[in-house]
Amino acid sequence: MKFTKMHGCGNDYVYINGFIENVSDPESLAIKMSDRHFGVGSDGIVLILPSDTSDFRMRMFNADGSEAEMCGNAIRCVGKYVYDNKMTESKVITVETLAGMKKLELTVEKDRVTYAKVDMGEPILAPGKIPVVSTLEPVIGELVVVDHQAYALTCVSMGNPHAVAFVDEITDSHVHELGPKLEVHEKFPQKINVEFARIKDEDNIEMRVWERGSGETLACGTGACATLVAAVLNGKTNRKAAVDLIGGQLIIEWDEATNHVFMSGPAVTVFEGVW
Ligand SMILES: N[C@H](CCC[C@H](N)C(=O)O)C(=O)O
Repeated sequence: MKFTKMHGCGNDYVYINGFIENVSDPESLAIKMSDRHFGVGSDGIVLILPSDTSDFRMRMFNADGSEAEMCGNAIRCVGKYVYDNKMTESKVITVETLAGMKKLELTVEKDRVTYAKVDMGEPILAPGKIPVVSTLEPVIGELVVVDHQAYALTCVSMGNPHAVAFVDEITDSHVHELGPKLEVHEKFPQKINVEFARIKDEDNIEMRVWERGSGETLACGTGACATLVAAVLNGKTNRKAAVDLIGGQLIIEWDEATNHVFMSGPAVTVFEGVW
């Protein structure tokens, strides 16, 4: 089976062209291919498929085999994959996801996509739809207790669930110790992605993430969107900000007129292989 290794800000996935390859058990395949010692090594796998409603369809599976509703870094790479492989000639495409149809604007240099702007749709703020066990709406400053200490979290869904903690300094302890405990906390019925964010100024945020189903990744597109929305809800930034991640930078804007969140960032092909 042919595959293409790609990344968005270092959030790397194995991309499989479902127009050509038939994947019968993507959950098991994701676990095997994601292993960084016995497999290809990635944060998960992404299937690119035909769609009845959009130009293409995307299914994304975390390294633990769980399927996620949406993946921001991956959808930019899907745009790059279909354009670079001449599956479309359009620089504006739509992709069907479990979080609905997303529209992409592709930036092309020397006949290759280098960058993409994605309309990520509206943030979901109702606790029952994130989901999080909370009586707040929006869920701002929800206190979640871990190891006898309470943490104030702002929870937002971009189709997939996120909990954002604002800290003065982001530490490995936050990401590697608190992150996994919050991921599976009983307040989150479908588990959760956990972002730790430091506000640099009203236009710039630093963020690290412990992802549901994959652990720490170098970047999280939906997480960057959730973090910007949380920062605006908490009065910490403007509605457009740069989010600096370990693997790179994303520009996120929560448009007031449409209530849609827009994510802009790079997409990179690393290598092609056969499994
Ligand atoms: N781990 C996430 C999916 C990947 C999201 C992230 N890699 C992104 O770029 O949005 C979840 O289970 O919801």
